Amino acid sequence: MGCTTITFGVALSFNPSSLAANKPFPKRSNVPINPKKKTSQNRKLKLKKAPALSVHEGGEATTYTCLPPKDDFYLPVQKNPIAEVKLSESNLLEHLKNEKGSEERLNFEAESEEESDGSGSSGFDYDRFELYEVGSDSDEESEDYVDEDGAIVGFGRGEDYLSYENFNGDDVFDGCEVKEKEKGLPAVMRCFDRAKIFIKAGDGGNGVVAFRREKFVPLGGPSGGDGGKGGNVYVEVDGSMNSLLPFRKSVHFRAGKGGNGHGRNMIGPRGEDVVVKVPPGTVIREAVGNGGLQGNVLLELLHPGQRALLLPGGRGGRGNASFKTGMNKAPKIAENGEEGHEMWLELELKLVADVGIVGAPNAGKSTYLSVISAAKPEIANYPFTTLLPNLGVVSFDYDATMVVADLPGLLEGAHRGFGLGHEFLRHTERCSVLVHVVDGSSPQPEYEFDAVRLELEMFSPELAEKPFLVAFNKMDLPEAQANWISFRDKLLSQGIEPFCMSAVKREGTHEVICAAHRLVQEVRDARREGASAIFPVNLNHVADMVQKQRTAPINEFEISRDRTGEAWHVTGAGLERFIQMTNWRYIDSDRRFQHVLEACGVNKSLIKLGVKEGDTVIVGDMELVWHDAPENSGPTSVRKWTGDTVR
Ligand SMILES: Nc1nc2c(ncn2[C@@H]2O[C@H](COP(=O)(O)OP(=O)(O)OP(=O)(O)O)[C@@H](O)[C@H]2O)c(=O)[nH]1
Ligand SMILES: [Mg+2]
Repeated sequence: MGCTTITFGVALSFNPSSLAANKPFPKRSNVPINPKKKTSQNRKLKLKKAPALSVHEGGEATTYTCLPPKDDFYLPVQKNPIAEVKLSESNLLEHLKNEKGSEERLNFEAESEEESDGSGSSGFDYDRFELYEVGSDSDEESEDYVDEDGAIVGFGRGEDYLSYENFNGDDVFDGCEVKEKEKGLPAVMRCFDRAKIFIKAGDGGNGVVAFRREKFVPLGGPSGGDGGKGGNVYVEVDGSMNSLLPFRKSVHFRAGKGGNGHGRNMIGPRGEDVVVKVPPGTVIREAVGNGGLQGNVLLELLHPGQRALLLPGGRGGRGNASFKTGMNKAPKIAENGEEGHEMWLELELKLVADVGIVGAPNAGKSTYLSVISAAKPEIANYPFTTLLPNLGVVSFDYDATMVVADLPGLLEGAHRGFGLGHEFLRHTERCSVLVHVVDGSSPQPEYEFDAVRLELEMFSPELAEKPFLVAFNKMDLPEAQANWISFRDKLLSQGIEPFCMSAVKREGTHEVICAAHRLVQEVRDARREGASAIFPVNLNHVADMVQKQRTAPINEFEISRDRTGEAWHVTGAGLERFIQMTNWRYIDSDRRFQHVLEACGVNKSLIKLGVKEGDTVIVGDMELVWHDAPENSGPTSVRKWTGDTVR
């Protein structure tokens, strides 16, 4: 096979060989960067001497999760390519030949081996990026290859057929599209900081009808006890948790049902509470379907030990002892327990760290974290070694600690989904200070720095406004030494004083972390000053809201008529709750219901609106038939429901 070009399109023109730290960095895209732009933080950072602090290297460390296996990745494929990347120009295959174990990360060298022009290594890991097919350097259209059953098994032209199976064995392709649910990150990465859970408060137990029967006590009276209260759903911050991965396996959290009441006025046992444990930094939202919309933020839990009542358990139904009155001394009526409220929640984790280390892939961010703390992140000479954030705790002299987060590398175009995109940038939102680690040995470190700054701005302007430091890394290499002067001058002209260091040799790292610590202190002091203005947050406000809904008055209802004009709908939270708690097994329940409809004005309103004999009236789950009473009023107006409750 001749040297053939297999062309993939990506969302932006991009040369993958530039990704390797030891290879030329890509020329800047046409996206304009305004290097002269100065933020207040830039000006603030006219640094500075390193503060006289000594760092205890090797404090605590948190390694968030096991990294997903490399072959857990697949290639989400996009339609309508905007631009292209030519594999034949990428030198990828040569690199693959050189790099041990690279087959795991890319499975299609078998087909493409002869297509490489063999000009060096790229260090680029394709299967971490979005690739898709376009017909680019030829007018010839690429074809899908279809097997006997009509399923698409590959694509390409003539002999350049590339099997999807080899391309990525696990993916299910629909033409050039991966199914929606398979797009994006591997499950372990998706679930690291996002989860969707279902919570349900416990139903209340049912009340019972019972009468005291004792020797020599002929009319003992009603003695049916109330049902027990349903269990509550709490959410609690567990300091030992560091990701939302446990929610991958357990999604449903249901509190226990209250026990039914017993004779002798015995109240049923309380339902068991359920506590949903979440890591510090969890944001809880109401789930709003799959439309990509985000629901209202219900809670933001930052500190270990914080506990919020989310859903209170349902009230226990009353037993007949509770219905005893002067008029009715032997009531044969008891209530059902109140149903516990249920809802779906979206959890999102934003790490709580003081310092976030950001930078291009392979810049040495993880190496730096491993030097300043006891964290043991994976370090390797290829981009995107770090796939999930790592945390390390840096200890200083006087009982001061600082949590530092090492984030996956950022690429130019991350906002368009390149690399890991902005997936993990939200974790820097809670950082007080950012440390930019720049690979000094790359040909144009200042471009690398500008590109990362731009990506931060694209993600969130507030993030770009955070105080930051710049650490020019790999100063032990001659290339970095050659680049340092021009890099420093350029940044100085922007009002930023960069630091230089060699993370591997542990030179200059101390100064950087001490400067970061000083900035963190400044931010903490500023926050403390403003703290008095912050009102304490009511963590139980969701439960309060639910409780308020439950106690809605029974006489607040609305009546509407459906399109056919035959059925009347009576809606109202109080009324619906009343119906749900009515136990229709007892004959007195019917009478009580009729009485309530009359007393709360439903009958009157229906008559006013022109209800006719035989019309259907729907109240909550009940479907009833309206019959005019002889005098056209009174509790017997609605006197029959058709069959059982309609659910
Ligand atoms: N010579 C030299 N090499 C370094 C230095 N710091 C890091 N490296 C090397 O650079 C490579 C990448 O280091 P990492 O710490 O994994 O880089 P990273 O920024 O975390 O990379 P990603 O996680 O892929 O974004 C490794 O081979 C390191 O040994 C340094 O100061 N000098
Ligand atoms: Mg890393």
